[in-house]
Amino acid sequence: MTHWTAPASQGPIRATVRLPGSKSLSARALHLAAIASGPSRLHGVLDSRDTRLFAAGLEALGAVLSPVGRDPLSVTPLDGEREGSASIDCGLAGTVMRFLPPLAALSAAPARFDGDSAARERPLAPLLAALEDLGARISFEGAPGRLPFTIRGPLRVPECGWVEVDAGESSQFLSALLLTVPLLDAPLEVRAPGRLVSAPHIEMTVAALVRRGCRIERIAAEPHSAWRVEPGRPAPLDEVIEPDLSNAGPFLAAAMVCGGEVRIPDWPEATTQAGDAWRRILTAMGARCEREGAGLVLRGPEADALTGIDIDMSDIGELAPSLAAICACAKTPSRLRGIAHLRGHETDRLKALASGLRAAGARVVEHDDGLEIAPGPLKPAAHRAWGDHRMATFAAILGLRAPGTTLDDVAATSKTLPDFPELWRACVSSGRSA
Ligand SMILES: O=C(O)C1=C[C@@H](OP(=O)(O)O)[C@@H](O)[C@H](O)C1
Ligand SMILES: C=C(OP(=O)(O)O)C(=O)O
Repeated sequence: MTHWTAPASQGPIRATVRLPGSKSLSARALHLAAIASGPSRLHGVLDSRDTRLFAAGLEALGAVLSPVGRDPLSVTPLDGEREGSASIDCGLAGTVMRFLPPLAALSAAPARFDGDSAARERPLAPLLAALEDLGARISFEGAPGRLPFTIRGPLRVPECGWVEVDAGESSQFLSALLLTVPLLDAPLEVRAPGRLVSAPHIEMTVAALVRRGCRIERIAAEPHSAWRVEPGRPAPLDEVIEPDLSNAGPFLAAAMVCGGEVRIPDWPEATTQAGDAWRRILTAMGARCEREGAGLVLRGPEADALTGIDIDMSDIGELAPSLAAICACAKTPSRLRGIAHLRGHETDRLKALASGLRAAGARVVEHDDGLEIAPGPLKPAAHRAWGDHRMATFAAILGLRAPGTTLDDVAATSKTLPDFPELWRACVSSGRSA
């Protein structure tokens, strides 16, 4: 635990923040390189706890990778039948605990998955049930459908030619299947009945497969979504990973609540990242967002011109903690909807956000699937990160406007942004030198 006092605003922000690679794009690039038909070189892979655990998991399953942090990172794919048991530490990473079990189950050799104690609370059952339908055998050490468990394959396409997964709690269940089933020896239809969440992340998965020559086609839309996947290894690809636009959130938030402007270099012109939605959301709340060269510049609203928002976030749930902190600083109330699935994130984020916002002076109604936030005069509070990177950055944003705000564990940001404390201090102190 690294106790931290959040730096308070020094005046309008004038910062350029160069962000490391996207967690979600890094995981997909590593995964697909590890099952490709030849070696790949990846540029700009995020170096953080989640991606290190992801890479270590791939190595446990037989791929050979240069250390995360080396640029470019080379990946020699796994080859042939894995022998001997594997042990995979998921930490608190949804990508590791969801994307790697299907890959492990390609082999008859056992693979044991475990993670942080909070990871044992995160939902997995619908994915594991789908893997059992594809022939996996899974033994649970504790509660069924949770970590820790041991999985054995091999997976095979059932006679019916389809498998169903309920992805209403997490898009990662669906992405996990789509990322591995091209390695099965027959076409498979992957069905996901019902409401989907985090649609951009599903599009990101499909786009990553298509870029590597995989044949995948969406054959039905919500509420009976289905994809047909043809067998075939992905082609190797040398790829440059885009900056993490979700992690741009706290820095853009700094200009929203303190005024001034923040520049993010290399903001992609077209992307499947959920974080691209910041431009639309923050413009609706009073900012001006413009492209400038290859980057994005956000000019925060004038004092008193930051308005609240009523928004369905089912597609972009990972932006909710930063947005909730901005809403607490707005002039008018906000409503965040469609995010019941945040209760299965690193912590129950709706509960954690409601309590953090109340401690900071807002009035909050916690609904099953969202939050109503009525801003009040902000006050300093002792916030908890709950091991959650986005709860840590939520506290940092509130601290800008409430001097004396503390956080029990700023090191939680190492999940996706280990340099957060330094980047944040530089961003905030740009106000003083402006
Ligand atoms: O596939 C991915 O890389 C992710 C999918 C989303 O998960 P959920 O659909 O569980 O929200 C997102 O929130 C998470 O941060 C990353
Ligand atoms: C939900 C998140 O992460 P994970 O990949 O662990 O699900 C997140 O980063 O907001």
